[in-house]
Amino acid sequence: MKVLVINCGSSSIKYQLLEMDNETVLAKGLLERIGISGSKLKHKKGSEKYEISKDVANHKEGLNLIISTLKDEELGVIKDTSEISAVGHRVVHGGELFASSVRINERVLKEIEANAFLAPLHNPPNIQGIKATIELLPDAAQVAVFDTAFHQSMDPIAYLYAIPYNYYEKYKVRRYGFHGTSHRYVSARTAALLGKPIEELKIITVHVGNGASIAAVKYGKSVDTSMGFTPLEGLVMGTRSGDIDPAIVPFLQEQEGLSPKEVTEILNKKSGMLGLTRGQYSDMREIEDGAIAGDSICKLAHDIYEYRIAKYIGAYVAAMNGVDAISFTAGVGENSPYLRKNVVNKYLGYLGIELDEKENDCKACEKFISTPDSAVKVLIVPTNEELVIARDTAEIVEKNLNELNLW
Ligand SMILES: Nc1ncnc2c1ncn2[C@@H]1O[C@H](COP(=O)(O)OP(=O)(O)O)[C@@H](O)[C@H]1O
Ligand SMILES: CC(=O)OP(=O)(O)O
Ligand SMILES: [Mg+2]
Repeated sequence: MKVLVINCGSSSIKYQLLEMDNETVLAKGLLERIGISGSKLKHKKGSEKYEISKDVANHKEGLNLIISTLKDEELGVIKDTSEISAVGHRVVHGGELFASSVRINERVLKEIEANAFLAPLHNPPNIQGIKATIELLPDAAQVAVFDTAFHQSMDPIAYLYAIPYNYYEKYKVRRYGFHGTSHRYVSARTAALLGKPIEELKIITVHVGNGASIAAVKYGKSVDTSMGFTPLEGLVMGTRSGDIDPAIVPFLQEQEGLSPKEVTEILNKKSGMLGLTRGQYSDMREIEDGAIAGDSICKLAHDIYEYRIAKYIGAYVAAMNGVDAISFTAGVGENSPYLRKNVVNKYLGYLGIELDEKENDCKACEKFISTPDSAVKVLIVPTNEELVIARDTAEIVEKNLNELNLW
């Protein structure tokens, strides 16, 4: 069975076409810088790599380009779209309704749309992706795999906010957490690399990409995570503020005459690294280059980014009463030796962690970067949300499960 996986991130679409009979990737790629000038499609067919530079304004245009590339005589791997049996979509916000993956029908799509206001950067591109795919591949089964699902195991001590309880009852205002598919995969790989059952391990997974979150995974279950009611809470991100004093919101509304929607937009799209660099950069590569070259604005922004990660690691060591391993993943976590080195060497010595700088000098490798003597193991584990999505999708199609079996 061939499964196409679509992962519409806030600024990118990752895709993979997999043959699930042997879990091989037939083709995969990454369309980057959507809505920013200089969009580029990096497409891989087997070991052959291609690059297509073409400005892509939105996710729907991007998907069109990806599907035509998959069918292309030279770059493609299928003759006809009918070869694709199912499409697995990454969907960011599933609320409390979706604790596992589901087959998409009109009702499911409506529920996902109803959650869109909770994840304004994510559910809208996810929905665009689903709708465009249904149009382009009308005969394929469509499955949604939610970022929130893995974190449904959290206890109320981690997911309730200390605000009047009736807001939880009335509106389901609580911590949901995101990047769950990634935290689930990375924690499982970490246990496999340690050669121990996940049920015996305390693992902190540091997913730092354009969006960023940390999870405390105790004995295989997410017990806490830094993103909250929406993907805005927690770490400093590319354009998102992460944690701030909630009193700043009404203060800015009053001082600047802004509406709630405008403040939300500022916190989601104009803050984070972009805000700290005075609107110059949200891409970590540019900030890192600046910091290394001695640009004081980039250096301070990077220092703040590292510091917030370190504070959360400390919090989750406390939450789990210990930690066995810390794994870095996603765009920045996998590719930036500089980030990993600064977080570990500046802040984590007290845990008895020793970084092996030679091992750390590596991009997109799956490996240990702590020394053999390090009391807590530190790893790079490239995430594979696509494989998890493809497995869930194939399982739902093979077992002919529909949404009613699952929620
Ligand atoms: N070599 C690198 N060094 C530092 N950061 C990198 C590197 N390669 C990619 N990144 C960063 O990774 C981020 C994108 O991560 P990714 O996980 O793909 O994001 P998302 O899924 O949220 O769109 C960008 O900020 C980019 O700058
Ligand atoms: C939930 C989230 O932040 O996703 P992304 O990393 O794709 O922005
Ligand atoms: Mg991502």
